[in-house]
Amino acid sequence: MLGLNNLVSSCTNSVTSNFPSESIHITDLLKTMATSNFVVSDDEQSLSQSLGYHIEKLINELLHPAQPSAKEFVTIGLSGGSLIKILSNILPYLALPWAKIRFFFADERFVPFSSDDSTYHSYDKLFRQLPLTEKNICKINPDVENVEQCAKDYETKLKELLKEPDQSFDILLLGMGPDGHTASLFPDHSALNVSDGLVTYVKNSPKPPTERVTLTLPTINKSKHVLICATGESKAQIVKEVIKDKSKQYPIGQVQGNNVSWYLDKQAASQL
Ligand SMILES: O=C1O[C@H](COP(=O)(O)O)[C@@H](O)[C@H](O)[C@H]1O
Repeated sequence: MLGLNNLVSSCTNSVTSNFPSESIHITDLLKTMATSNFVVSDDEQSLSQSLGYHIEKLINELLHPAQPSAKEFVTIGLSGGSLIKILSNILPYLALPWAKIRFFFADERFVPFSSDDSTYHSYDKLFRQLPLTEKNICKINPDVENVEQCAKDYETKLKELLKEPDQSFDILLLGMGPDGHTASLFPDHSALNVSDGLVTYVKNSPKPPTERVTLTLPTINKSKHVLICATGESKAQIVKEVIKDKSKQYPIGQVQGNNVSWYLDKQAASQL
């Protein structure tokens, strides 16, 4: 019989390790795998490597001159939280065409860049290790009067810089909170229902800081490639509900597209 590790690898072309085979309902998993890739890693280091190599592969493919739709630059939306450490483990070691990469933020907290709550601030150490200039990074303006203006201003920047006709991101890197939120789209929050525009604002986020800007769900869902990273036991229940039970109850369960990949550590995958 084909082992589940082989099954997962052969169906998804993904690197997998120690997938918790006993508890997986294979039919459900296969249905989900028709549209998604899964990587389960033993530890943070190997997760970082798998994610980094996937990012490298996508960037090289998107920029390859032989591609009919070869691009001038690749747009990447970054999330905050635990993803920052995972990317910091790998990005400085990759020989990427940095000048051709434009980083954006999937969400950002409406706080000064000097604040420890600022996602841009939290990326600062990583950015300094990469050969980037101001041109490579599109960030919010936290000095405007209020969060509504901040969201409008960020949307204007995205409209200028996202060159695809549908103003989509090439690669979007998402995290997931233990409550199933992604970017700053929280369960049962009105921002989740915003269907027009690239960006919206959040005023009463259940997770501090309360004021944030975030990509809307339609913007997330039109990204060419979405890579979702979830680590730790606290994410296991919702990972199971979303991947195995196909729950759409949580914002992360509403992320869809042809190229959605999940990067999990074995704790986050423990209930699959
Ligand atoms: O508040 C946020 O939380 C999510 C998840 O963070 P994590 O630390 O649980 O991975 C993150 O993806 C988002 O960008 C951030 O603003």
